[in-house]
Order: sequence, then structure tokens, then C-alpha cells
Amino acid sequence: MTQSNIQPSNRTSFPIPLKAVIIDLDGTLLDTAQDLALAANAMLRELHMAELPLSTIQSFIGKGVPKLVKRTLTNSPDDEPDPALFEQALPIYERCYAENLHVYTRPYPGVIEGLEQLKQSGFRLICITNKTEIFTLPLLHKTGLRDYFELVLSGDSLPKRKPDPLPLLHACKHFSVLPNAALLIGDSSNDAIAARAAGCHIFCVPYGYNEGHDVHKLDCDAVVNSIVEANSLITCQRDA
Ligand SMILES: O=C(O)COP(=O)(O)O
Ligand SMILES: [Mg+2]
Repeated sequence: MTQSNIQPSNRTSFPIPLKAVIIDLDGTLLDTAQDLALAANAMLRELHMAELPLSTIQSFIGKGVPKLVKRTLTNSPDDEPDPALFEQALPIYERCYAENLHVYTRPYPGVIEGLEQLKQSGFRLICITNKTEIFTLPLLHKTGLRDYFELVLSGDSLPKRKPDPLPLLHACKHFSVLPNAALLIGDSSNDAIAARAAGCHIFCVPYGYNEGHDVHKLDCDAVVNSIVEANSLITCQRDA
């Protein structure tokens, strides 16, 4: 671990007395982009619309399934599709994704090892994702990650999702952990904004999606190359 990974503008003074580590799913634990794109393009074909490149669909990941469908239909990050078209498209997308949940999706390098180490280090482990619960839980089971987490919160588990701080605050309250004793590891501005708003620490990984933007520009405490690196940073700081 090199000190250069610690952001100069960070608000965290090390060592961090952590009790809980919260980890994002898409783009942090699992590389889901190919299967999300496969389902998005299958939906477009059924609607007799032109398919989109993987890189474009990848930049639409981050704010949950309904937003991914809207972005795919309009080929834009913020435009609203015709409501009738969206109503027709959403169940098609959900069916296509349910059928292709685990074709190419795999944990990123260092994820299993990193989760093992975090567990050994004694942290409470929580997964918080904007993905819809009907997809989150089967995917965590299929990839062998489910049992690492004491709590899993999906995009539709609570009234608000990331970047709102609600899921993080809910998790902290659930385990009676103060927000500043919790670290979120994520890949996007949704994670960084939610963590700051909740008062949690935030590390980002550079290999995820971040809606097509450079993760180094995010307000986070460190950019770590893997979950293993996140564990070494917090445990070596803790043991220092
Ligand atoms: O489903 C999404 O849009 C992103 O999910 P994430 O919060 O796990 O990155
Ligand atoms: Mg993510």
C-alpha cells in the first residue's frame, strides 16, 4: 500500500477506529456490466430499437434498474422516455436480466480474498447496492458472496437509495455502530455522496463504472485497487 493512494483532500485522519465495512455490489464486488448490457440490448431488440455498445450501457449503470432502462431507451443519462414506452420496456428488461443474471458476471480479482480478510479482521460486513432485490440476492448466492454479509440492502429495500444516506444510516443503526466507525467501499459518486452525507468513511475502487467518470475526481478518503488493498490499509493503520 502506497501513501499516494490516500487522497490529499481527505477528511479522514488515520487510524480509523472501524467496526463495520459496507461494500457496494455492481462495479465493486461484481463485474456485472456485460450481463446488464446483454439484457438491455435484448430489451432494445424486442422493442425494435437499435442496440447500444457495451461502453455506453456501462456508463448508464449506477442509479438502479429503472434508471438504467430509462437511460437505455433514450441513449442519454438524464432524458425521460415516453412513459408508455418505459412501462412496456421495464418488465421486458427485468425478464431479460433475470434470464441472464450470471452469464458473464464474476467477482473482481481480490474480492473473495479481501472479504475473507475483512471477516478475519472482525468487521461487520454489509452489502448496500442500488440493484433491485430480486436480482441482488440470487446474484450474491450464485457468486458465493452471500454468506460474507450480515445484512444486504438493495435499491428497493428502503424508501431511498444511494446517493441518499438512508441505507448507510439504516445499516449503522441496525448494528448500533456510529457512522464514523463505518467505511463504505464503492465505485461511484453515488457511494461517495451517500457516505459523506451519512458521515461514513469512503474508499473507492478504480475498476468499476462511476457512470463513465474518473473515480480519482471523487471526494473519497482513498482509492484502493482491490478489497484486499482496502483491508491492508485499514488493518495496517489500525495495527500501527
Ligand atoms: O444497480 C445499479 O445501478 C448499481 O448498483 P450498485 O449500487 O451496486 O453499484
Ligand atoms: Mg457500484
